[in-house]
Amino acid sequence: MQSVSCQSMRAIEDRAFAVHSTAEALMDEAGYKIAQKILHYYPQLQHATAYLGKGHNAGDAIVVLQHLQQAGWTVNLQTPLRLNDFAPLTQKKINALGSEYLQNQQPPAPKSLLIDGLLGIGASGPLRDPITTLAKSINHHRNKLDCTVIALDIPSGVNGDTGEIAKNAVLADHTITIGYPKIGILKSNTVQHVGALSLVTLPELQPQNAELAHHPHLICEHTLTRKRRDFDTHKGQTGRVAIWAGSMGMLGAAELSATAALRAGAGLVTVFIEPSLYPILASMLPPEIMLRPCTSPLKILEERFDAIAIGPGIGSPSEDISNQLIEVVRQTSVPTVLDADMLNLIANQQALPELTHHCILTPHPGEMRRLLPNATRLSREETVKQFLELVPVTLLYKGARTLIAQTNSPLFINSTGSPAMATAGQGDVLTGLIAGLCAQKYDQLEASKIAVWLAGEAAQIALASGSETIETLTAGSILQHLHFAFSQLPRTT
Ligand SMILES: NC(=O)C1=CN([C@@H]2O[C@H](COP(=O)(O)OP(=O)(O)OC[C@H]3O[C@@H](n4cnc5c(N)ncnc54)[C@H](OP(=O)(O)O)[C@@H]3O)[C@@H](O)[C@H]2O)[C@@H](O)CC1
Ligand SMILES: Nc1ncnc2c1ncn2[C@@H]1O[C@H](COP(=O)(O)OP(=O)(O)O)[C@@H](O)[C@H]1O
Repeated sequence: MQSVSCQSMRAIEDRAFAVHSTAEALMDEAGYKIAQKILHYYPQLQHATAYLGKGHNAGDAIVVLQHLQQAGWTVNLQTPLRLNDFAPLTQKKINALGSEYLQNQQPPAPKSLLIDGLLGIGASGPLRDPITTLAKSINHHRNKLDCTVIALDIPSGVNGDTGEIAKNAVLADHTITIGYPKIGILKSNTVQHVGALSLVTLPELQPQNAELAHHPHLICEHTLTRKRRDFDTHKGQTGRVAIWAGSMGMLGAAELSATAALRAGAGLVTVFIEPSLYPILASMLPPEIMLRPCTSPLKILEERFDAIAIGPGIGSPSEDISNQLIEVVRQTSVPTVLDADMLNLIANQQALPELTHHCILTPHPGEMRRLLPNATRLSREETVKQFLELVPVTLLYKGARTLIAQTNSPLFINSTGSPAMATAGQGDVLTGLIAGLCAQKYDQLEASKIAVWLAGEAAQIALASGSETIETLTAGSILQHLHFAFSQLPRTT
């Protein structure tokens, strides 16, 4: 979904008011949809405290509380403002909830949900009291009481246009933005304050092209679709994936990437492995995956594959194998995901300029520095731009907010994920997912967007369901929760 400036958001909102909508109708719709997101991601929290500023951002927070209350949660307010201090519509919403909540404010409960309803797109300048005190209180309770913070629209203190961060800005675990993502909260410097990102769409809000031009896009469930399968589909049509992965001590990477390709829906997945490692890997792999003992990566070129993945856990191959791997990339024209040590190999052999459109590169920042030493001096967004000026590939620049682009495409920024994913093997899973989707004829950009969104959503769902915590989540748990993530995506009509 394309991002907009706060000024454009206002213009879009004003046009909706001029035609058919009211601020109250939009607030009611936004509040309902935000509550559904909270119930989806944080069903176990059961207690919510909304921190209120004077504007409509606070009105949204009250509507959210009403829905959470209806779902059986206990709700609570924190604000020094009196009823008359609030915008008229926000007063109306407070009255609907019950103005006694203003008089009877309780400290938040441990491990509960804190809702930042302090400032939205009406914010200007550095934080002023009473907002500063309330923002400090949110951050304090997040730390001391292990609370989860949800920011509505924009974390208070983050500039919605520039991403500039004011002193005492709210540190949100998750920001639920309304209508369209605001440019400022997609900037990479804001990730610590924004956390995971969700969008609630309001169909009444219709931007004009000029309001959307040249801004990054948020990758979210509203813009992704998965393919419908004909009833008589057979496995030859759902795609064949070849994987060159794993080495002594790192065979798990082969297992994870191959399983991910299979679980992404690929019909046939074949792992090519050096013969000495065959017996060990054979005992690890799920039975559905084919394993081919093989001394030469060039063998991959002798069969028909719809997608290739090279790199997870390959370590430092011999010079001969390295040369052959580069040769496979040169000679094939099917989508080819290059990850991990394959990226280091490309950097060492200075093979980057030879890569073309069929290549999908998935560096994390360490790998990016080896490919593009200049990256250390650039922002993440500038790094992607400069990289794609050098090579016409599909690039996924991994991180807490993964960036995806091709030459001349907009910049796509992923919305899902969790710090729980800062653990080994997540990249291997991502590589397999991309290859599995490419094999099913998703185009490379689309496959990359879906894969990165699915992995992050699966992590969030694993945490929401209580079956994992930040500490226990593994790359394997992503695969176990993948079906929940897939089911969020609509099918193409
Ligand atoms: N767009 C949409 O379609 C929809 C929008 N909706 C929602 O409305 C929100 C926008 O609401 P809004 O216009 O009332 O502004 P909002 O940010 O709540 O408050 C601004 C007030 O705060 C104050 N203030 C400003 N800066 C400050 C600072 N640094 N430090 C301290 N105080 C500061 C300033 O008052 P002042 O102090 O100047 O008197 C100002 O009047 C939007 O983000 C979304 O949540 C949804 O309901 C439905 C659809
Ligand atoms: N804090 C985070 N928030 C969201 N996603 C994350 C976070 N940390 C890591 N990830 C995701 O996890 C994956 C890690 O990949 P990588 O570093 O290659 O792992 P590995 O090499 O161990 O397989 C990437 O897709 C990255 O975007």
